Amino acid sequence: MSDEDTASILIIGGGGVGTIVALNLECGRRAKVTLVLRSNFDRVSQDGFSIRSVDHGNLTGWQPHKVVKKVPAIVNGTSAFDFVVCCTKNIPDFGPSIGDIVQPAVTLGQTTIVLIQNGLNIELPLVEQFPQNTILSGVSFMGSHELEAGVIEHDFEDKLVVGAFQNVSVDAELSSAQARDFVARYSAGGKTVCEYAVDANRSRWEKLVYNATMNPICAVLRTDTATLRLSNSIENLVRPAMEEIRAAASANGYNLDAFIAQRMIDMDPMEIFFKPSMCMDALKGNLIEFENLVGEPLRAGKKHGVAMPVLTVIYDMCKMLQWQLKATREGRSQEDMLKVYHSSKP
Ligand SMILES: NC(=O)C1=CN([C@@H]2O[C@H](COP(=O)(O)OP(=O)(O)OC[C@H]3O[C@@H](n4cnc5c(N)ncnc54)[C@H](OP(=O)(O)O)[C@@H]3O)[C@@H](O)[C@H]2O)C=CC1
Ligand SMILES: CC(C)(CO)C(=O)C(=O)O
Repeated sequence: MSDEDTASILIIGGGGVGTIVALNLECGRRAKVTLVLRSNFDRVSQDGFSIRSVDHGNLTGWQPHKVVKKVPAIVNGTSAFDFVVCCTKNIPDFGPSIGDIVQPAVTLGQTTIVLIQNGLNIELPLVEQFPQNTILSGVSFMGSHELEAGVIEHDFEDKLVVGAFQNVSVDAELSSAQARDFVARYSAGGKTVCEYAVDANRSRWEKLVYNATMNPICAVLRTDTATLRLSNSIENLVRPAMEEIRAAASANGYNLDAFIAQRMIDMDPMEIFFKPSMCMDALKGNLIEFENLVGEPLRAGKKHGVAMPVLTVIYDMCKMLQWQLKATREGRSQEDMLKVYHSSKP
């Protein structure tokens, strides 16, 4: 643990987002960051990160306070960290769960867990596993990708919205104070915008207008948001899907303004032919976060009787894409797949 002014922070996942989160926290000098790396550990521990950042400039050989290969376990019942921040992709249809990833470093009832990840309902499994810990939501609006191991391209300015998720056994005032404390530490460097939100889920629903539509459509087509606009695919596909998310948000108590779809359509400068993170995953052969970005808002809307025909099709296309990505990763042949298919039939 740390003195009051410098928190000890563990960040799990040093890809596009985790690396910039680490850099930003360290540059404010109110956090000492330990970063857990996986595939890029060897490269980064030897040469550091190469970063081109719209907020922080060009850096070579950059490392946080410490990089480690696995999540450090608690010693004598106490975590060495005030905050454990998870910046991995969140893929509940493929293990391990986020709860199991963070668990070794979490002291029950003490460590604050921060989820800087896209999607809806991502806190629910953690609330069940850690009913006495504060769990914070971080909705990030940065655009940042790892081009190759240790090479980060950060091209949209970092903006982070932080709020406390509801956790039945945690005092709401305490968790909101912890959210504000994280905001202060994240803002300390003065290079980014970090805001506190009273309701953690409002910003999640707002962001889903983009993430539930642009992300999967670009991933399925392996294309960018400028191409969707240039090919006139907005009116019949993107906008109706965005309006379905707006209707689902409203049915769940979040009224989003009437212009939000247009703002999200116009958000990416055309010139950069921007590929959302889910598209980057499909291109890299990584699994996609479709359950939290598409499945959860779809189920939340349908539960309230909202008609969501476009999102239903997008969801099914994602399911097929995920199946293909899994089959390729596992090296399954067409023959093997047919065998499994026939053997599973009654
Ligand atoms: N990229 C963006 O611009 C934005 C992304 N987001 C959200 O932020 C989250 C992170 O996305 P992003 O940074 O793009 O993802 P990346 O795929 O770039 O990075 C994720 C990192 O987590 C690592 N990782 C995964 N599992 C573990 C584990 N068990 N232990 C240690 N490391 C692990 C991965 O390692 P490995 O390489 O070995 O797989 C990878 O380095 C997602 O929820 C995304 O939707 C939100 C806003 C913008
Ligand atoms: C909207 C965007 C591009 C970043 O803010 C994103 O969330 C993503 O690529 O998944």
